[in-house]
Amino acid sequence: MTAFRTLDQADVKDKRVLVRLDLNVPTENGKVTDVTRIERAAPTITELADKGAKVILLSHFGRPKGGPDPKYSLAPVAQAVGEVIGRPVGFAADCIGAVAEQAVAAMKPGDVLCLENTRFHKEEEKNDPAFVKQLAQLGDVWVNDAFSAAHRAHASTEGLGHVLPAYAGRSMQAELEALTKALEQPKRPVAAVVGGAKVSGKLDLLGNLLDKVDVLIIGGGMANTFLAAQGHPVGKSLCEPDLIPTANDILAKATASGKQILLPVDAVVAETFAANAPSRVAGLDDVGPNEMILDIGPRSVEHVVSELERLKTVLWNGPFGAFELTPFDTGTVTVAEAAAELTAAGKLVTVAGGGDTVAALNHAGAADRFTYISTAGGAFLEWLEGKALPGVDILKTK
Ligand SMILES: Nc1ncnc2c1ncn2[C@@H]1O[C@H](COP(=O)(O)OP(=O)(O)OP(=O)(O)O)[C@@H](O)[C@H]1O
Ligand SMILES: O=C(O)[C@H](O)COP(=O)(O)O
Repeated sequence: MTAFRTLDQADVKDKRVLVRLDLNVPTENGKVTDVTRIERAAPTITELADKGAKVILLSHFGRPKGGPDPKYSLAPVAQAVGEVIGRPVGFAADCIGAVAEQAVAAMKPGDVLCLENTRFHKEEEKNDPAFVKQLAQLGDVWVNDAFSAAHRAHASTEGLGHVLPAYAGRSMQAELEALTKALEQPKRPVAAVVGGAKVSGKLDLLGNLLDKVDVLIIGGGMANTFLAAQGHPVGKSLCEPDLIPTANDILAKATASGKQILLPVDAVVAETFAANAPSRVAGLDDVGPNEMILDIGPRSVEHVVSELERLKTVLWNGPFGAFELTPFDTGTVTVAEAAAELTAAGKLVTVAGGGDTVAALNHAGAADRFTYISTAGGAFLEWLEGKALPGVDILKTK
């Protein structure tokens, strides 16, 4: 494996250390509902603070449209970071400019400060050199501890590595080591389970993923575009009609290469996206124009569970349904429990990743029995696909 500069090589005492975390955590009504990503980041924060660094946290949160939006403020997340690490965490209402500069200038060694959402500036996602320079002015050293955002070549995930001494944080290091170990020579048959809601970002990588696995199990919002491609009505379900040709290509590739794609055979549908909304089990040709598919149905759950019994390795990103809303968590919870039991019995290797996927597996009480839980969703899938991750590549020793 290529070597990375880690915190072991970093001289951080009395230095201003810009630490890129992935604080893109699940929230509900402004409260953090799953702290896994924060817990994984905690060792890096405390190690740096204990070594006398001024620890300046950078992260994106959600997908604001390139300008400030209170809905996507990191302020409540910064508070949750403080609770997890058991130390005060300051907050600055911007990640560049006078507000950030003054907050950083007031720091003492060992202090921790969180800057506002980097995506409140459209230049972040463009990796704009002038914006990189403005961020870089705030620090002497850059630590990237956001493996789950390493598939983005953004200013704070990649650009800073060109202008400041760059190091992998402890979580980045642990993710790379654990994923390499778990998946170097996976036991076959191997399946990728892909669900969730980020259809446009993930559907087009399923073609490459198919080369690496024996079976592709598709659920969640992701499945709806495939169902639409097969001519099934999907009503008001989350679906990307523009990606129907891509879905058809992936289905054709599977047939041509003898790979199996497992799609839902029934669905749980409702007219409103709300907990306890009146719902029913529907056949695939029986989804009404005002209905949404919010979970896989009981026959689909049975299919997936019996498939698990035949498999040796499962790589999972994306829940099977809108698991935050009872009872649309049933598919995810049932499959997660079956996967966890098989793992505990030594029959299956289970590696799962993703902000909401981890929250769903915690909700199911299954995460502890999985072989490895990554914080990364999209980055995990791209890593599995064999793609270079810009936020990782920038850390490699040349
Ligand atoms: N059928 C569905 N309709 C609408 N939303 C769905 C459906 N199935 C799953 N979801 C939603 O998908 C979301 C999770 O998808 P997402 O792709 O963001 O996964 P993730 O694990 O967070 O990965 P990443 O870390 O890449 O974001 C959940 O909030 C869940 O409610
Ligand atoms: O949750 C994730 O997968 C990361 O935080 C990346 O978020 P993004 O897909 O909005 O870039």
